[in-house]
Amino acid sequence: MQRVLTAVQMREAEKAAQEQHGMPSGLLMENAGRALAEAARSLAGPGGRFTVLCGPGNNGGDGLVAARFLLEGGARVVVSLVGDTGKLTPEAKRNLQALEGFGESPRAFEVLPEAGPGDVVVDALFGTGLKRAPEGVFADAIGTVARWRRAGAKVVAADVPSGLQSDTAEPFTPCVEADVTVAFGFVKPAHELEPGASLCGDVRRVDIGLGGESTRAVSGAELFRVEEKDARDALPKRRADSHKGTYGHVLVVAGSPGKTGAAAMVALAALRSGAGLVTVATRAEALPWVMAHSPEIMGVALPGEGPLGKGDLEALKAALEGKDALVMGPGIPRGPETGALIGDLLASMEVPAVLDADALNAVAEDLKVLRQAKGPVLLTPHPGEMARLWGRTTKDVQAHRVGVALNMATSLNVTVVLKGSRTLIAEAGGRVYINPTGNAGMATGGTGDVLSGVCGALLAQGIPLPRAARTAVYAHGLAGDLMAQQRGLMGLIATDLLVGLGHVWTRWER
Ligand SMILES: NC(=O)C1=CN([C@@H]2O[C@H](COP(=O)(O)OP(=O)(O)OC[C@H]3O[C@@H](n4cnc5c(N)ncnc54)[C@H](O)[C@@H]3O)[C@@H](O)[C@H]2O)[C@H](O)CC1
Ligand SMILES: [K+]
Repeated sequence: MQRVLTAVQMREAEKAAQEQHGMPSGLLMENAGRALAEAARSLAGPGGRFTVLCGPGNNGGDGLVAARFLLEGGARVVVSLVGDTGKLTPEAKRNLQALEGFGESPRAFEVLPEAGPGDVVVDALFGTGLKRAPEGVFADAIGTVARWRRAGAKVVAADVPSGLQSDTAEPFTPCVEADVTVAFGFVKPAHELEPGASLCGDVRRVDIGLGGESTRAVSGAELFRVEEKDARDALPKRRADSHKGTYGHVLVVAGSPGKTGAAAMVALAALRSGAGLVTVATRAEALPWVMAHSPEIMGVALPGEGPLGKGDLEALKAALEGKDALVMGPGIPRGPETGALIGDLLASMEVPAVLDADALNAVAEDLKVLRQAKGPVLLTPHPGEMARLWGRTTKDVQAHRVGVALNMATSLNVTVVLKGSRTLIAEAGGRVYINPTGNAGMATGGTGDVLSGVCGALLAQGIPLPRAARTAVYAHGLAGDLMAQQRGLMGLIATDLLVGLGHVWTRWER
């Protein structure tokens, strides 16, 4: 599992590497600079010139080391120290002297030659130590980097594009936009969360000697990136002597007149994700429309009519008999009692429950009902639904995605999937996973219904909740990525994901 570290955690890891493993501090910078030089070299055209812009801290030091390696390799290199060179850190100062030993003295930023096609600009102004918006000569330098990039030069960022806040993935203005970002030791939130991730370009994580050992020393929230191998390895092997009962029975409580498609998409996604059996429970008038979508879908009519309320509890408990997972919410007829009904239902069941869409809006009125749950609970809000659960605006949610998801998960002892670009999976135990798959083509009605069906199917097959959520989110996004190649971002629709999921499972079953 790929860890994602904050700036403080990076410094703790660096300290641990030096104190516990005798890693000389200069060696970390040496390794970082060498990797930076290699990345820069990979982007240069024949005879291209390297312009290395160094800031006053260790990020600048990385740049000075990279410049030396590039010079050693016979490249044309110009270096500029931007800002108050008196403030150079000891490491950076040492590398400045080493560079001058190579006969290359840094030039004033203002007299640097223009960069263009075939050239490479190395952005080593700021890394994880950026504290405020770049101003003055730093802002000018960032503006010049943007101009050179528009003129055709490639930009390689050391550790983090300068101007981008490493921990929050929020850019100041101005901020470098890079073609490649070399992440030293560990990826940071800026590499994995939007809008930072898009400003980084291709993120290349490199080891610089901080080894896994030293991360034991780091404290704070545990942030990780979901890797394909981890997602895939959670899937149960299909034994020859298995039968449909082996793979669980999902109960889908979804749909209402005019929203029967939502229930069908949940059910079909569950079937397409390996569930042995799927039953949809919905009002009698909606049921035939749901079942008509596919002969594999079984149905139970919920007596009565109108919004789901306490009067539906007994029928739902009966429908839950013999089931291995519940998915509730997409398209349900919601009313004032629906939240309380969900609480009572959760209190009466042990199997895992996925709450999505209008089930989330129902419990948003009184989150305490979730505390009655006896079994594991997974919430799958999009930012708007999270805003209602949290009682703040969607903008607030998007500005604090990791914190909001983590707080909701730990305070309610549930797993939270906060959808959106780079969906987050937050666990009650304090770990947050960032999902790298998925694309803007999935911003279309029903994709959330499909995700909740995939979650329900994996849970019904006995995969423990946090892992099932990570695998479902990763597979759902990968299905979208594979299908966007055929349908286009514009043309992709939710039911395409049902086809895409087949491509994912065949890829993972190999
Ligand atoms: N931690 C590690 O394992 C390694 C880190 N390396 C590199 O070091 C940087 C972090 O270096 P640091 O000295 O902490 O800060 P920066 O170089 O990122 O920032 C420069 C310096 O500038 C000051 N500053 C911050 N904001 C502004 C601003 N807006 N205007 C002017 N000055 C500002 C502040 O004082 C900073 O200290 C990390 O990213 C890696 O690239 C090692 O080289 C490898 C191991
Ligand atoms: K940088």
